[in-house]
Amino acid sequence: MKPVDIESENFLYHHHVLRCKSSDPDPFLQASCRRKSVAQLFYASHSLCDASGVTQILRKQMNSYHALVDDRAEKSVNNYADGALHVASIGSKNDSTKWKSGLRSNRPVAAIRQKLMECPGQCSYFEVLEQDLKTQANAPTLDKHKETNQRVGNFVPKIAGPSKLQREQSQRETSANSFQQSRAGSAPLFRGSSFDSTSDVEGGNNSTFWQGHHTKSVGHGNGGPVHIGSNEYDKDSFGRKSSVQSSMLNRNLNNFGSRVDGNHISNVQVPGSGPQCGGVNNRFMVGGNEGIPTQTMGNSFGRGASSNNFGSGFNRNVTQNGQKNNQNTQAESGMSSVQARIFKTARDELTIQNQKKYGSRGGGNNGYAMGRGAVGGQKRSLGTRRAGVHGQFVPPIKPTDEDDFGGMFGVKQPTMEGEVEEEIDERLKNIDPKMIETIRNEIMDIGAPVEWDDIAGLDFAKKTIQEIVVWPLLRPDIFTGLRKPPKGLLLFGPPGTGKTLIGKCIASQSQSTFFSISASSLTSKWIGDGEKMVRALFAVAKVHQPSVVFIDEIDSLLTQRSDTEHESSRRIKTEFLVQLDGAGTGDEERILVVGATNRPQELDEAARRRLVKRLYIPLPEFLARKQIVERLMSKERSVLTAKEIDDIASLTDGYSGADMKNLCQEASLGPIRSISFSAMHQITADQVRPIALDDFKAALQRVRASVSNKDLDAYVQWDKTYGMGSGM
Ligand SMILES: Nc1ncnc2c1ncn2[C@@H]1O[C@H](COP(=O)(O)OP(=O)(O)OP(=O)(O)O)[C@@H](O)[C@H]1O
Repeated sequence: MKPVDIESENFLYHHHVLRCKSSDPDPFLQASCRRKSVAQLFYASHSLCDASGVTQILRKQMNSYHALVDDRAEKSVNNYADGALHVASIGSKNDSTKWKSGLRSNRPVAAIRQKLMECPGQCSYFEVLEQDLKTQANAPTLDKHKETNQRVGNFVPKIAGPSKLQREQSQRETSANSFQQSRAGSAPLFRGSSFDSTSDVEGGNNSTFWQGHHTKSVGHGNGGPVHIGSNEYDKDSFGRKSSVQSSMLNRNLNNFGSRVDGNHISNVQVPGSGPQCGGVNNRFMVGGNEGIPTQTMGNSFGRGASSNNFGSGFNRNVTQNGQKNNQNTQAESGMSSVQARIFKTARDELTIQNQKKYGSRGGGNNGYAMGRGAVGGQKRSLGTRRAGVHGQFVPPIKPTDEDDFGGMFGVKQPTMEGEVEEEIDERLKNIDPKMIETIRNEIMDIGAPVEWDDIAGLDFAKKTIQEIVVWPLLRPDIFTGLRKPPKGLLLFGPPGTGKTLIGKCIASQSQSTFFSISASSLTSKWIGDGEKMVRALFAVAKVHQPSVVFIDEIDSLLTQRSDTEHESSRRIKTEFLVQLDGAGTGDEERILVVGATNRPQELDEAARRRLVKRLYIPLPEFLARKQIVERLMSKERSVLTAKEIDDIASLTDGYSGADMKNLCQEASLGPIRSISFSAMHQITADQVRPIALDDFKAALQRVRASVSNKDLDAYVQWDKTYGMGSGM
């Protein structure tokens, strides 16, 4: 079967031929129609004849199609500037549409191709291109340079090597080196004139160079690359009327922006290396606008036909690299101040401000790398440099040699800037400052020192405590190894027998810091704060060692654990045991935990084990009671004789130390009570009679012993079981 028969008999063929002939004379529509016709004809003929027949049919149609597509006359398909500008001017009212194409038919793009063909060896396109552009750059044609400068400002681009690897790398890198090289006046490979629209690097002849590429690019020397992401030569693919193409244009422009490395044009495309072959001059502009958002790029393109806008684009780039260059470039490009006012992103502004503020510190390229798309240069950061918590703070109080916390946070040290900054102890860095403050205010006891003689009786307890606690705290160098002091001491006994007094005395006599806590000071409404408080307590105690941590009513804090207790109290207990066991108090730490309880039998077993020394603090004996009365009466006016004091001591069997104190206070009110109400206003202090035995006898009627014999038996029993005994 003859192909001509197929052609004449094929319905689709006739339909499209007719359609193409009778349709809009618009060359773009014609091209689109013919392309579709060729495609459909191909499918139709392929099913009806052999390959040679198909070729014969298609050749004619393809020649017709190519002739149309390659036509470079004004308004024709191959003059892409019209289409590109139409796309760019969509929605923008400027003069770009009046711009005339710079493409000239008298200088065909095929010149380089011709040179390539003439090249004897394996010349690459890029080598030929480089030679050609160098030749043009060195040409002493003033007018040409003038024209070029007018178009691209004074921008001196450098084209990177042609290898794919290098191009990809240059797309990723910040191009700081290239930029600096360029600024330093290193010899560029190509001058701006190389990218004149009349050069061979025109992007117009895509159909010639890039046949077979999936994506065609449409561009123009002055107009800029209009990268159309389609290989269809239909109306839309030429980007003339579709709003979608407008966005595509912007996208492609942005793509150019991301591909251009600052001043360093590394993405000049060569055939076979990529789909883009646009107007190179506009790439300059895009390069100059590196870091400009997409919409800005689009605007730049809209005005890109004018030479001023080239200057604007480049000038923007220079702005990022220094105000001086910026001014120079503006002056050279003849820009007006209004034109120079270009959009700056917040990031650009920040970069400029940082450059002004900090100079080139922290980046070899003065923040140029901080521009959008920069990679690998100066580290990106948001916000401004922070000088630290104490950066600009000047304390309103004149600093002293030691801080107000008695050295709790260490010594305040002057900084380089002359300010005084607290040197917080390493052990307190993870502790909540508020808790440290609470411990300082409420738990640290800085009361009057207590002497051993202030404690009446309790000789065995005092002797034991001195041996096992005080001396080791005073002389840790002697009490090592087996003589090492215990970390925990339990004082148990009836209330008011002087346990707290003993704790204070230990602290005073061992020259230690005294911390007095109770269960109430450790509990908090916030879950988790209790154990944090325990941790804070031991941390502060470490800082102030030797320390005595006195826990009054330790039974309420370390009661036996049960399934019914609250989670928070269990956690406090656990934390306390951990601290007691040595996690918080290491071997080298001189921290003694002294617990006091009236109910030792309720103490948790683990706590009991950790409080190694358990001392029974019994009720004061006769001598102790006598000492208490003597000591207290020695500060008052009394007429008590030794015999009478013995009598009082005899009469107060079973009284605790606190009871004895209450008795003496009550007896001291006897002389006051003897004063009549009317005489109270006139009487002087000296006229108040001294305390006598009768006052004590009267007080004994009001003040009773607070401890029952039954309770005493329980203490004695517990002491026999767990305690150290009374030494008898
Ligand atoms: N042995 C003592 N020598 C001198 N004074 C004592 C003695 N025992 C108790 N006192 C007096 O009783 C007061 C209360 O004593 P302290 O608070 O030490 O008793 P306590 O055993 O801690 O009581 P509690 O178990 O109820 O806490 C002391 O301020 C002190 O004046």
